[in-house]
Amino acid sequence: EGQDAPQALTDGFHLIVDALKLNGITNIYNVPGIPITDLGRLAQAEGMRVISFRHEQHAGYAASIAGYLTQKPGICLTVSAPGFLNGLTALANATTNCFPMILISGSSEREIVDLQQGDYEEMDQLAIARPHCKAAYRVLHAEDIGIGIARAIRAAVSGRPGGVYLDLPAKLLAQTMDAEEGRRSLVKVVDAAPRQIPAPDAVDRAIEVLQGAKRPLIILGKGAAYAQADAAVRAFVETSGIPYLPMSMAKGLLPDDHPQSAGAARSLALKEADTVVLIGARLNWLLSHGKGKSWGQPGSKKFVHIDIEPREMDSNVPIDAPLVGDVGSCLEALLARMDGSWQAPPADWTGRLAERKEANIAKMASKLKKNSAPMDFHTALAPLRQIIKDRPDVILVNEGANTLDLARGVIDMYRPRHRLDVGTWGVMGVGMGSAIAAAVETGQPVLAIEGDSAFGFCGMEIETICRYKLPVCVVIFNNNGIYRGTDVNPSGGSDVATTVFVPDSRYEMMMEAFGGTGAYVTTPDELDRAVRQALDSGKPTLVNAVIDPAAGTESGNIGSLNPQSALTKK
Ligand SMILES: Cc1ncc(Cn2c(C)c(CCOP(=O)(O)OP(=O)(O)O)sc2=O)c(N)n1
Ligand SMILES: [Mg+2]
Repeated sequence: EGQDAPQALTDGFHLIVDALKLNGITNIYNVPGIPITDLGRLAQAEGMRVISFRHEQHAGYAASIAGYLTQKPGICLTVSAPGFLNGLTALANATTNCFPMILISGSSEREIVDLQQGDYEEMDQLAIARPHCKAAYRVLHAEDIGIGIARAIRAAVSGRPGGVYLDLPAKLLAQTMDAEEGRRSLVKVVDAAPRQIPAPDAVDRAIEVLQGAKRPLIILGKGAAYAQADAAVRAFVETSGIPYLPMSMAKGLLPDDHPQSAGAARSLALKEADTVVLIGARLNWLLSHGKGKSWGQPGSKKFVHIDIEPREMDSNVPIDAPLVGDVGSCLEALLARMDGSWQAPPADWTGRLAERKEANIAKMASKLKKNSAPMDFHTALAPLRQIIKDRPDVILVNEGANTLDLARGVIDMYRPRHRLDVGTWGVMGVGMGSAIAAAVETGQPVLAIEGDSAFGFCGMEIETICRYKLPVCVVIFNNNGIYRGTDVNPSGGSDVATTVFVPDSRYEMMMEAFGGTGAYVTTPDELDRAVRQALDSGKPTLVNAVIDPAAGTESGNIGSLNPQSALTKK
């Protein structure tokens, strides 16, 4: 009695978990190991959902998609050096795609790394991360954990979202401090992603350009989907009457069968529009940099560009009306000036687009109806197109070359943020991480349509899908190879060609090995039944869909990006 009560302590482990939870972050995507295994255990013990993967790259892809879907930074937690490097690819991909995520990696002690004395998994991770992400921080003292996490959150989601690296040397985790002081050191971030309101004169300039348009076109980018300003996007499209093109992950912002969608008349729309409104869409390689034959006569177009990043303006072509701010604020400002007298675009423009769209849809319909055996891409996509139409809440994940390019055009989307694919960088292997994050963050069923090569980059994560019993149905378009399955070794030697796989691989047995359902299908009807059963069951399922090995084209729609040797005739 009379003894001082033992001082209540906290430590780095607890402060990190408390700081994440204080900021409403509930999920962590990780691969355990020194020095962060106990951090993951503690997070789970404290009620966070901690999803453990088989490879950090896929934990990172999951974290980035969690960020894209929730507007809160997805958290990827890895060990030092090799684990950090595996996660770095996903961090760089998140930054390129403007997905908010934080890569938190354990690291070696500074004093040993800086003297290069050969620590376990020694690496100067902060220096290596910095060029590949939006911001990078290191925390050395327990009392700085609150600020460190707060800075990482704000850097990830404010302005143009992106990847942030947070470096936690092993000794930090076990550092103790007074519990009450520790609690006070935590920071709850206020208004992490403040609205950025466009300047009135910029709005006036944009309205003036729009009023002068005879053949206007709106292009919706995944930035418009990320913004979750869905009502404002719909209102702007429908009030203006302007036809629109959704970029791949912006599909579903308005239903793809919307009368103003010009998706099926993309080439005509891009070529002949005289005024283009970019909304959360960058004029990068996916839009041929706004130049070249697909854009008609150089200088023949005016551009209104809505983007939260001022430096994006004039990145490729001069922008006549830059509108800098968040998508919701910019569209609301434009709508406030578009009173009831707003003139819809001339009927000959919208009429020509509608005509071309109908013709292209009819052409595609005939390809979908064919009953080829073995299936080709179109005959396999036909039942999947119908399934998404019947079940618009299913989240579609898609990657491959032909498997990606053809599914993008064939499968209409009806809900925002329901199509997740390779995005800006065209990275293969994002599929399983994306599917896991979509299922974990939304609870919705997920249909992942994977090229067989793309699946090969991330296939081991189907054990993760089984372990957490996630409602994911993976359909592999198995054409026995990268692009096709028919290439031969030009030397005539015994090795197979560089782009083919074991023919007729039985991928579905992999899913059965982990307790999931496997199906091997060779016709559209079998494919339809297997996928509907999978979605009804909510059970992890892999459907191995046999596709004609000769059906694909090299690099799908982007074969022209391949350099051609003038010396070797292909
Ligand atoms: C990480 C990574 N490695 C390699 C590539 C190159 N690549 C690769 C390897 C693709 C796979 C295409 O084969 P698939 O089986 O997934 O699809 P299809 O056979 O249906 O075309 S598509 C593509 O651009 C890539 N984009 N990303
Ligand atoms: Mg393939």
